Amino acid sequence: MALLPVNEALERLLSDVKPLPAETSSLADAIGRTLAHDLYALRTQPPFAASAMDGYAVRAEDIASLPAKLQVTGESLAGRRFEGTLNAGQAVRIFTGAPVPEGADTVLLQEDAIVHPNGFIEAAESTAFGRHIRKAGLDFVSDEKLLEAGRVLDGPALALAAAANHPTVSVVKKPLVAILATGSELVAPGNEPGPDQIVASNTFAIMALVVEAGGEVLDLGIVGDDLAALDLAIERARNSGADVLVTLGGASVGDHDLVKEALTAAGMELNFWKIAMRPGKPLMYGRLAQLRILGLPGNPVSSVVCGQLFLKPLVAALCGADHRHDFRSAVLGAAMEANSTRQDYVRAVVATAEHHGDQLVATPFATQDSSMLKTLAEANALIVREPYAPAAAVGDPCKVLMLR
Ligand SMILES: Nc1nc2c(c(=O)[nH]1)N[C@H]1C(S)=C(S)[C@@H](COP(=O)(O)OP(=O)(O)OC[C@H]3O[C@@H](n4cnc5c(N)ncnc54)[C@H](O)[C@@H]3O)O[C@H]1N2
Ligand code: MOO
Repeated sequence: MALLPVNEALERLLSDVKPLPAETSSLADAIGRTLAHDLYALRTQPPFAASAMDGYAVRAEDIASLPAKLQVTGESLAGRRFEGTLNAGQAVRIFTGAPVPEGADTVLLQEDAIVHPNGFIEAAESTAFGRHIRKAGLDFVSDEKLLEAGRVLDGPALALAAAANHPTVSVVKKPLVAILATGSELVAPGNEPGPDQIVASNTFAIMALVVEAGGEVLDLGIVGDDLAALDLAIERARNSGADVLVTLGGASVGDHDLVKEALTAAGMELNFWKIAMRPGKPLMYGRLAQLRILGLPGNPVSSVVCGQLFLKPLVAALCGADHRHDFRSAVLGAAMEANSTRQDYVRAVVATAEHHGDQLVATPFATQDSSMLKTLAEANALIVREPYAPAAAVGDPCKVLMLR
């Protein structure tokens, strides 16, 4: 059976994904989440003409010719305005953020005022009409659209929502991703593995990818290579309210690779299985009613690379966001052999070349076995090699996918 090209697999995976429904969230809990509806201002900001400096509210014409002496008739503070009106020849002491009194049109900087006894100041500088005053509505006005649906709520967006007097925002529900590790050889970290066992690691890398993409994790633990146990775990995933089930391992063709069989028996509609990618060939995607199922290969690096390429965009799309892989151009720091039929993702360290400006140099690790987590943790990028790419020499251009 011909293997599905990576881009086609990604297209199929994302073709029918719509953002999950909206829910209300406090601002504090909305960090990093996606805005579900356009957000409009509930007020005007600033709501009054406000001083941008500490100084004196004046009439520009009163200090147009120097010397100019003005009588200080009161004070306007941020939070407590001067209630009166400023008349010709008068000044009001004013502080940053305070409302500008009626009758004043300019703020004279404190540094440009000489304080005399008996409540007078003298302007040491003339000041242009309107200087150091923020007009009402300078930032935004009531009912103005401030943020578009789909915006990922970062700090500035949340501060803007707060300034517009929204205590809560309407955000896309966080996708819940259930993660099920499979394999009788696996024990959870901290346990004593039997002589033929290893410690399960993939779950944690996949959890991180889910969280980075805006999802929530439900850890379904580890089940052995046993159909009855798998059936039970799949049932738990279905009843959990998860939007996505990620299975780890058991995706290949061995006698004990039972994940596809168990999912098929449960009614999964298979979309694709096996793609032209290294590592990650046995990737599987299907649906069990509303539950999307991504079957990741067991080899740790295959799991993570598939998670990076497929799970992150899926979770982001369910959040209503667009995950953009960080592809960059680089040159090779070591020669590479010709590639075979599968698109290759090669662990590498990408660094800026000394003496070559911003040029990135990507140096692949010599050994690329898909079980090797240490090189994955050391890598900051994957060199992407097209199927049948010819051998390449040091300095040849290459494409890299940045991981961090
Ligand atoms: N005859 C063939 N054999 C294999 C093929 C093939 O096409 N024909 N494909 C190979 C490729 S490529 C991959 S990738 C692996 C994937 O196999 P599975 O998804 O079935 O993975 P497992 O057999 O369950 O495990 C593979 C390997 O990874 C370890 N593992 C599994 N889960 C975890 C975990 N949660 N944490 C850490 N390590 C895990 C497991 O112990 C195995 O060592 O199949 C090839 N075989
Ligand atoms: O594709 Mo497997 O993921 O080569 O190790």
